[in-house]
Amino acid sequence: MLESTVAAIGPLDEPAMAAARDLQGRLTKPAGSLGALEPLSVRLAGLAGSCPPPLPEPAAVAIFAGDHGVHAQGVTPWPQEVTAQMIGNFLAGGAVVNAFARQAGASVTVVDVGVATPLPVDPSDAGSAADGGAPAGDGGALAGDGGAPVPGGAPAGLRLVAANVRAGTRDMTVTAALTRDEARAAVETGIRVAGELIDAGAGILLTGDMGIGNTTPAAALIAAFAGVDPAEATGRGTGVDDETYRRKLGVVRAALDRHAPDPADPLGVLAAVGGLEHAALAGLILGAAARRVPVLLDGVIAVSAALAAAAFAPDAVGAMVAGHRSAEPGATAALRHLGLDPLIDLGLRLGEGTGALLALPVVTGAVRVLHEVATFDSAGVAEK
Ligand SMILES: Cc1cc2ncn([C@H]3O[C@H](COP(=O)(O)O)[C@@H](O)[C@H]3O)c2cc1C
Ligand SMILES: O=C(O)c1cccnc1
Repeated sequence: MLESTVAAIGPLDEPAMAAARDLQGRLTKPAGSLGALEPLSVRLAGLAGSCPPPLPEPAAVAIFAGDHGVHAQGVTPWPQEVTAQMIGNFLAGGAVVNAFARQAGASVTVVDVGVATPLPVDPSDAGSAADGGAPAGDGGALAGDGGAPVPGGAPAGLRLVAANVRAGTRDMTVTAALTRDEARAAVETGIRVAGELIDAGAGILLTGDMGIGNTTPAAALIAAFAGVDPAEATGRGTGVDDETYRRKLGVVRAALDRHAPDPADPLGVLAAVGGLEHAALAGLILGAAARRVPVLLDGVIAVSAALAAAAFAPDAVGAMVAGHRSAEPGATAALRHLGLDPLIDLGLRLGEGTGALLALPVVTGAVRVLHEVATFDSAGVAEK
């Protein structure tokens, strides 16, 4: 499935991009006056192979959750159980991502791809990645129908997918975090989730993550793929103190020294120093790119996964939109390597998909202009 997905990813469609550039030049506004929205609209036309491209609606957030053996090295002050507890919070509609998703009208699919502690929800309520479930709100296993919490289930627009590959990664300072087979299973889970969301009608996918400790493997992935020093890729995550930061940087260096991951072998890099949610996010991005649907990237975990996706398939970058610039320094290093400019920069450092959701109206606006704005000709407005 990974190989066929990678093989299906191709370059942007040049005639559609030329048509979008031409249309941008005829709309009733000075050329270039919409700044970054103009090249974005052109790229989305190239991705869809049509001008105008479809409006990126409805939007679906996929939050991949996993735990990390490297948590044992003291790289974060938060207990590992918070990963599972936050899944409960997501499914009750109480997290920041839920508030922003309600505002944006986006569905939220939570995927347990590798949580280590018991989930505070009945797993028998959960949809499986294979059950073909729609984004919740359209009949997902945990969907209600009115936006309010429903007894025994989750609020509308919410779904849990049970796809646990293993109960957290191994400690990457001791051994490889994952076997190649485990990394592949996580990537293919992401591909499958992308396919299900798109089959159910999603016009854009947004990346989300939950995993206490996951900024540490994100830093290692960014150093490995972007070829930067660990000090440039490692940040303070949830807000660690100086002593924890020094230890975290040492952990990232030790893992990279131990495994010497080869950036030309993305599955090997994900297995050595990645996380299950990072691998699944790489799969989600590849799955979206193969279906020529845009994928709106969130913060540092998302862009570390995007580097893996680009290493599998360089043309996958054409489907990526960088939602925001995370405060984590590694995010900036990764975006530079990908050649992507983030749409917004608000100093966010949360993850979950929050930055991507805030950027969504910018993406929709960029496309809506091509659908709705009059040309100088049609509106009878004189040109300069
Ligand atoms: C309550 C809470 C909610 C979160 N939502 C996202 N994260 C974010 O912080 C974690 C990564 O930071 P570090 O590597 O420093 O542990 C991830 O779970 C990420 O999704 C959260 C973290 C916490 C504590
Ligand atoms: O950029 C992010 O997504 C991020 C930053 C800090 C902690 N968790 C996530």
